[in-house]
Amino acid sequence: MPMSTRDSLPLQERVPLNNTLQRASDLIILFHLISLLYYRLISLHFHGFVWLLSFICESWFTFVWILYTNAKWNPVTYKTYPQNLLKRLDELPAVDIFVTTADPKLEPPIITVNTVLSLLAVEYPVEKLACYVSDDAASPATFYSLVQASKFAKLWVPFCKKYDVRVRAPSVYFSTQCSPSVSSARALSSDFRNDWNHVKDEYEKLCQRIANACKEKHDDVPKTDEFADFSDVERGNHPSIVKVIWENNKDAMEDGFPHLIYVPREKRPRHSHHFKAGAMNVLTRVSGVMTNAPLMLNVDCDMFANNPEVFLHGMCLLFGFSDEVHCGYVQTFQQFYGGLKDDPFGNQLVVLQYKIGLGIAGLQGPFYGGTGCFHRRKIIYGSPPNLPHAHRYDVLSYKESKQVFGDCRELLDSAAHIRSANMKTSGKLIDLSAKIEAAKQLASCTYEFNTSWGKEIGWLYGAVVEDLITGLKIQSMGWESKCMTLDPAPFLGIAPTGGPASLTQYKRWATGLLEFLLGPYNPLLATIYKSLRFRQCLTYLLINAWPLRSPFELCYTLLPAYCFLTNTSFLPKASEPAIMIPLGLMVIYNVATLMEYFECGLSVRAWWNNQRMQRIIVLTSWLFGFIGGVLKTMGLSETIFELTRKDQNSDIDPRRFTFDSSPMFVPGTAVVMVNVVALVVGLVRMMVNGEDVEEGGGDGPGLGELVCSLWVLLSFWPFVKGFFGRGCYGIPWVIVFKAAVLVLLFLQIFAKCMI
Ligand SMILES: O=c1ccn([C@@H]2O[C@H](COP(=O)(O)OP(=O)(O)O[C@H]3O[C@H](CO)[C@@H](O)[C@H](O)[C@H]3O)[C@@H](O)[C@H]2O)c(=O)[nH]1
Ligand SMILES: [Mn+2]
Repeated sequence: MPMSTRDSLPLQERVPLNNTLQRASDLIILFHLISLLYYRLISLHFHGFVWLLSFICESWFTFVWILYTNAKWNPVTYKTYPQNLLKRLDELPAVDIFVTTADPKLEPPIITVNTVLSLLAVEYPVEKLACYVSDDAASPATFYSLVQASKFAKLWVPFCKKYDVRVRAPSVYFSTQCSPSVSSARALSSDFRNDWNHVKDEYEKLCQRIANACKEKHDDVPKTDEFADFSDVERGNHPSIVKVIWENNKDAMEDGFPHLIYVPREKRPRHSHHFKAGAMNVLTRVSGVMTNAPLMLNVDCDMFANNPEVFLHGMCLLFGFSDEVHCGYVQTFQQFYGGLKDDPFGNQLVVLQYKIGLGIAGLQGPFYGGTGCFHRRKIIYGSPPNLPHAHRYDVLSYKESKQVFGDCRELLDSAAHIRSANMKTSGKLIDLSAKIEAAKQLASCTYEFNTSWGKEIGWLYGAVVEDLITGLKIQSMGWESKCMTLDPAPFLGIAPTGGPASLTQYKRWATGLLEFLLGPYNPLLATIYKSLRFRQCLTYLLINAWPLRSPFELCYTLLPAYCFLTNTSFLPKASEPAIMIPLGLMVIYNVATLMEYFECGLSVRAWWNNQRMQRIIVLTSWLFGFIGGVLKTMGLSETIFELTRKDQNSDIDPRRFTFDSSPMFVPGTAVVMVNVVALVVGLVRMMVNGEDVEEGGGDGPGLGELVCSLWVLLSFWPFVKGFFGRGCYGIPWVIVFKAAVLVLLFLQIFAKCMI
């Protein structure tokens, strides 16, 4: 890329973050963990099985802590200087934008429409952008909404650019911006006021039309030609449809905005469609024959562009380094719009991304997170960086490349162009409509047969975390990646609320992570046989370890209760000096994590919510993800991609934890019941024997066990409340029943030792 060499103005600057305190506290915690293990080892023969069990669990926690410490050790951020890029606007490469949506019920079209509008209005030469929307539901309502949105874009895009609107998703803009007649200096201009009112009116009409279309049933699709393609669409069984909703031709350039293309791929009941990864591969191919931009940006349907300069910042990172190997892709954090205060469901990931995300950014670079990421098309086509031992796809013969990319002449030509490392798209005006037939063929479900799509090239299949394995594959080739953090945030999405939706999302991730670990994309193998760096490998293992944590944590959560039931202990007595180890660990760990929340400007409440949700998630989502992943690996079940709900049911208080009859809630319910029973047994024993808790009859439970048991109950407080809640706020009786059976079983097994 000539940009970085011709002009010496820097595009980016690396800023290492000072984290001496963080390192110190991480090491102190590690020291305590190791002391605890040592203490267990030397006193193992005085105690029995319980200590061995504790030792095993604590060894796992220590291992995970080492992985965390590694990940947090070298945090960096990058400053970007888009103003230095503006002088070279004509040299900027083209970018194809991909938006995926899959279900008009769970992902209401108005959300997708806002995302698309925000992207059409970004600050970037319009003739260099094209926006492709994949619709896995092939929903006429979504199509209709996009057509209407493209009409509205003719007003919206010029409006944003004329008045330098900062948030270009209209729903957010109009809901946060007061009417100009009462605020802002610009309000003085009557032009602005008139335009504002007009655009707002039109936006409201657009919302109304979309809301009406979503209410109608499938067979009420307008009978115009535009919708003829939808006449024989059955959910999950239909041919591919490719529609150019808006073609940006040069004449209309003044008020122009990027091409908009709608792509529901072919679906047949008996063909595996590989969920989002499959959709991304179709978009890659379809855009390959239509606009073939050397760069691609992909976002989920709810992730609107919140910073109009986001593309320019992205380019600064992609082209700001001496060698492109340093920036294979640019990933942004997943940040959320209108997130609930204090993160009651522990899914806003603020501290996780700030601490772990920036830490990983200081190693080989951030994981690919599935949304808000700029990719180089040639890497998606399998090109390695210019490293000596790399396998080269750009020297493939025609026959070979047909085996890799499939049998479509247009695609092969376009891929050859990309792999020749050419950043320039041919200046010719493209006639998109002429490519529709080829595009439909590329979106058919048989196209990938006997090709390398999903295996060697494109988004990879085989785990419901297609993003992570695709990123791992890229980094295994030796590419680095860069993390883009901006203020205001580059993209904002919707975090799920309520118990079931939040836990389902974590369950899918956990299943995917286990499939990932046990599948061919194991990070250890990638380090041994490929170019994934060792410390980067440890960071992948860190998240791979999420689902594996659940059996250990389940066991550890039951230990205090077990001790009360069987009159034993798993911690040193309060009178022994060794109590300082677990006590110190607990205090320092909690203070240190609390400090991390303060550092990110969050409250004590947010900290506690995340602590408690972590405990809940491990014993619900991760446990089921773990089981699902194991079954899938043994070939006993198929995993599916359960979509995250993006609209909110307005009848429900979004802050309160809700339940449904999913078996995921059983273990949490059982844990609460066991702990309550255990505490009662402990209390009764104390009263009968007239003992002090501490003396507890020799080896009996003491203060440590009591604190742990109460801590578990506090962590599972939403479940405790769920016993008394009504409707969706209460635990359904089937769940209580199943949990009770488990508790009885647990008691039965240990009944012998109880008295
Ligand atoms: O068959 C499918 C399933 C999903 N999607 C799209 O995939 C995106 C992500 O789905 P969502 O339900 O929002 O999942 P999240 O848990 O929020 O997604 C995170 O985790 C996923 C991997 O589990 C990544 O793919 C996502 O990019 C990342 O945001 C959405 O745009 C969907 O429309 C499809 O296009 N086809
Ligand atoms: Mn999402």
